[in-house]
Amino acid sequence: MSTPPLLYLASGSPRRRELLEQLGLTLQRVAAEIDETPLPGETARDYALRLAVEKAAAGEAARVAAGLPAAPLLAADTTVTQDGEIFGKPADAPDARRMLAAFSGRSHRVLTAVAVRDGDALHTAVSDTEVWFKPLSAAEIERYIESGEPFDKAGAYGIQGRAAVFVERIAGSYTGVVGLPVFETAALLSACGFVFP
Ligand SMILES: Cc1cn([C@H]2C[C@H](O)[C@@H](COP(=O)(O)OP(=O)(O)OP(=O)(O)O)O2)c(=O)[nH]c1=O
Repeated sequence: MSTPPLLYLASGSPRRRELLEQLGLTLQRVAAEIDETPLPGETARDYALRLAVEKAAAGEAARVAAGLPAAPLLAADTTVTQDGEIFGKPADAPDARRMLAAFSGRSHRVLTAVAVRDGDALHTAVSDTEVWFKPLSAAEIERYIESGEPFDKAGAYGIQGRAAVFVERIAGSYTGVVGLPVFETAALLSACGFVFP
């Protein structure tokens, strides 16, 4: 059997790693620390795409600085939006409470932008998923916050965890909500010569 192709992963997200490993890829993590402050007037879509591209550029710089051999590199960003507002990761419990209350009984959108660098080429995609939450009681929100799940996640919840019971339905990409849309990602990587399945 030939060695699986290498992909640099400019991400510290365990969800992204798992979803890529599911595709059979061999991953090597590179650092990608960037400033995640939204620009004035920036839409959620533009914000997510800009951050994915900036993470990919930071990851590429880290690869070069570490003297690692060239290979395709992937970065992503997940952003939640409702009524024009951008919801990132909650700063604290009151922030998580505010986000979950905003989502209660209605829908919001989860945008995940993916950027793949392959030499001088940059390939990008954005998955856009609408998520409908059931009405949440104050007690449900408090119990969920106490679980600790909200704090490393955009929009203060993880659909793949206990917040699954909040979700009536989605329209779009489940893996996009989790943090990496597998269908769109496979298409981007296919353009770099990866073969699936
Ligand atoms: C909405 C939602 C988000 N998330 C997560 C996915 C992302 O990891 C996180 C959004 O933060 P991001 O800034 O997109 O990513 P990250 O900081 O976790 O990782 P990195 O920048 O190093 O790639 O929220 C879930 O796990 N489940 C969900 O249902």
